[in-house]
Amino acid sequence: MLRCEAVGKRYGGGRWVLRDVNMDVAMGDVLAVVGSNGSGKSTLLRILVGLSQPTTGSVSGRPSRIGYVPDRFTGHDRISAIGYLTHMGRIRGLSGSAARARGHHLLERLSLVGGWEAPLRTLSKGKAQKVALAQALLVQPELLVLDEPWSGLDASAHGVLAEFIDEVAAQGGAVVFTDHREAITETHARGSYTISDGRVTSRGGRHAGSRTSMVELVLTVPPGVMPIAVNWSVLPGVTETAQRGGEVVLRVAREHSDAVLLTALQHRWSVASVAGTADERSCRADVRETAR
Ligand SMILES: Nc1ncnc2c1ncn2[C@@H]1O[C@H](COP(=O)(O)OP(=O)(O)OP(=O)(O)O)[C@@H](O)[C@H]1O
Repeated sequence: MLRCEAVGKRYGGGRWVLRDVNMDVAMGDVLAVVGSNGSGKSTLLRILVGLSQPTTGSVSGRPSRIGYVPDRFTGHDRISAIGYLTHMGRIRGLSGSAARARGHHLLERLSLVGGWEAPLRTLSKGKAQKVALAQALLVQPELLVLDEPWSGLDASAHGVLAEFIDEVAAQGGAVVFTDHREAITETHARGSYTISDGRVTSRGGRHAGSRTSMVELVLTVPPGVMPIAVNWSVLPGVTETAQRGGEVVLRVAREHSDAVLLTALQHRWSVASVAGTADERSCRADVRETAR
């Protein structure tokens, strides 16, 4: 786990941009950092990836494979997009042909129309942003850090970016991104932090609207069986418990729902229903998995 402890940052003798930042980024997390212009979002991301040193405090547990998309991507003068990706892939340990193939694949997914062979400096902001994103994904990152990644991307690439984020998290990597729009945060992140006056504050766990947020589990007593009592409220991820007739209704963070279901089945409860806020099909699949 990547951990910032009491991180403070000031440039030269200037004001403190960050103060006493404590932040954990666990594998599989998708976290947003939200703040107004100049609040220190980019500074925090640069510290997370190791490009900038904190003035005070420490960062530990940084993984070795990091993909980083800066807020401004300045391409080298003459090199083409595909040439740049091939070069970057080789630096990251791929063979030339593998790097080129991976670069091709990523640019195709991002629908970079034209410009593959054009000098990077001639690309529009949105096209350059796609190349920046592709370079961050040349090798599957353990930590993907994206500074305002949606800015400049066309609508078709928005969905692809969301897919990339999901893919990194699904493979156990962590994703941290910044944006100043709440809607983006709520759609794409599973947890978020705000920056204001140099302070970074957790806004709690998953958002109600996020694709993988909370799950409602309804447990019943099977006919002819006496279930074993469980103190549901102390189980990890359980945020609400209620009694409804003979049923127990639990609200559980998505990442803990499998464990809670397993506990229920082991204590002879029957699962009446599982409803995810959005990703309902996979929740139902989990019930089948667990019940086997
Ligand atoms: N290399 C630097 N040298 C001096 N000051 C800097 C440097 N980088 C950032 N700053 C200052 O630190 C503060 C925070 O900047 P930062 O870029 O981290 O904010 P931000 O939240 O990402 O802003 P934006 O949303 O506009 O991109 C600003 O006042 C900025 O001027």
